Amino acid sequence: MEMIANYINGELKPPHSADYLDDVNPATAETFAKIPLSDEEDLKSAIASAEKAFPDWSGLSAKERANYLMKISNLIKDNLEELALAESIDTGKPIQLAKTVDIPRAASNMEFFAHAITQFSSESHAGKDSINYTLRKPIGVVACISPWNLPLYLFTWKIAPALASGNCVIAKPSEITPYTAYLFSKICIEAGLPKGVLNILHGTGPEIGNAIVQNKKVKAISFTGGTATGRKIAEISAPMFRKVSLELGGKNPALVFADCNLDKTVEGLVRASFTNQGEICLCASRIYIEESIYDDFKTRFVEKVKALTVGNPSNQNTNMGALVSAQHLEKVKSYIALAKEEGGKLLCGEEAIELDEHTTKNGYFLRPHVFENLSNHCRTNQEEIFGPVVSLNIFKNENEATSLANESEYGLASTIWTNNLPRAHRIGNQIETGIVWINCWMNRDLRTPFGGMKNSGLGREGGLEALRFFTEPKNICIQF
Ligand SMILES: NC(=O)c1ccc[n+]([C@@H]2O[C@H](COP(=O)([O-])OP(=O)(O)OC[C@H]3O[C@@H](n4cnc5c(N)ncnc54)[C@H](O)[C@@H]3O)[C@@H](O)[C@H]2O)c1
Ligand SMILES: O=C/C=C/C=C(\O)C(=O)O
Repeated sequence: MEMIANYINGELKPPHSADYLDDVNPATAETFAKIPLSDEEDLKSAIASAEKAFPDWSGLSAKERANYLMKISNLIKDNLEELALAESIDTGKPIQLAKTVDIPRAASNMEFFAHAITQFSSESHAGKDSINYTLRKPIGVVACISPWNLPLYLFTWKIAPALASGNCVIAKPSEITPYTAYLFSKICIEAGLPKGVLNILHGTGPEIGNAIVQNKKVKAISFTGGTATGRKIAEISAPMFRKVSLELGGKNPALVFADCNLDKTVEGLVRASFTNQGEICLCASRIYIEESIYDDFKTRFVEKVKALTVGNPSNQNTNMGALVSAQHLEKVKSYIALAKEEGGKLLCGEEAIELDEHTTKNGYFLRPHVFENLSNHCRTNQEEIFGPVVSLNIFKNENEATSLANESEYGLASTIWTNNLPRAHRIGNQIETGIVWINCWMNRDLRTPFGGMKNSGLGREGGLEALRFFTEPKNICIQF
């Protein structure tokens, strides 16, 4: 059995506690690796090594740091097959998805910020008797904490800008899916990343995650995960006046107008609802459809959803694999029961799942569920489920559609499906989400600001926003 190791001061190390947690394959419910349960002692070593590495790392030129990131990016590409297989085994996601989305995006994250840092500039302000210019200095030791749904994708999305801008990093992947972060630490060693620049600590949120957040030597935290965890991190960080970037949950509305291209919309929304088993913070979960096309949309949507293949993640044709854990499966199932109690009518979801010799009946599989007839205020339509469950809802006109979409404590992403361009712009302007996709979903340009409003988070990642987050501006004024 593979024993995952921490990555501290450039070396792979067992945890100080010598305790481990099981790493489980969701398609079989079998343990395939052991996860270190790190503690304060591991954190102390990691912080000491990061502090020691900081003067040299921040003293390199942007180009020199970029070269390391490029080496890492290339090694991710060279190891695509191994990384994709590991990601699929750890998360239950289809291997095809890991091969075409997760791992290529991890390589792109490293490459993007390698380029971005060489193009990063700061402002100058010329006045009548003076000129001001702004320096952007790295902050020091910073932390990156990421979730289980897109493990290497979201881990590198934070680490890349933090390192590119000259910080040294303590990174913690999710204890539910730590394996590709472990492979990533081996890649960093192979790339010759100077020791201490990046330290990866494995373990649970309440233990090592909380220890990282409590530590005053950690000067900034970039976090992606649940809203409740984000709130805790904000509460602990506020008295320290520490910078935090929080990418949290979503309950993302999709607005379907009668003037949309129905074929493309149905196809797009099946993808938006059920990619990665619906375990993406950006997945559509509340679909609002204009009354006149409701029946037509429903028939076509349900037909396509029923045709999705659920099962063995290593089969090339699988559309949906297993949910990430037994606990998460139970949570999603409890929402399905709740939807029924709240008056929801189930349109599909209870068909049999065909398993083969690579999966077992113990695997955490669930077919995609589609409900209708739920009120906008019920818990099913308000709380984040983070699984393969969507609701179909009716609206009568544009104003009602926007109001229904905005009646939510979340504000991450929305999609609008229409061929009426002025309407698309109008709603895009009014809808309360940080990201609006029109006639598409998850079309990502890494230069754009990425993040949510309301309880979906604080701050933005992506492009220059991430480089600004990981640097401290200092203004220098010179009088003529
Ligand atoms: N907005 C986004 O970009 C985005 C992206 C992916 C996932 N998410 C959200 O993440 C959630 C699912 O992920 P999850 O269940 O892994 O979330 P989570 O909040 O339980 O865990 C996220 C990370 O935080 C750590 N953690 C947990 N408790 C902690 C604590 N007290 N102190 C410090 N660290 C702690 C975990 O170990 C993990 O590494 C969903 O709500 C989803 O919407 C948001
Ligand atoms: O589950 C959350 C997905 C987050 C996606 C990104 O952060 C991204 O595409 O940059």
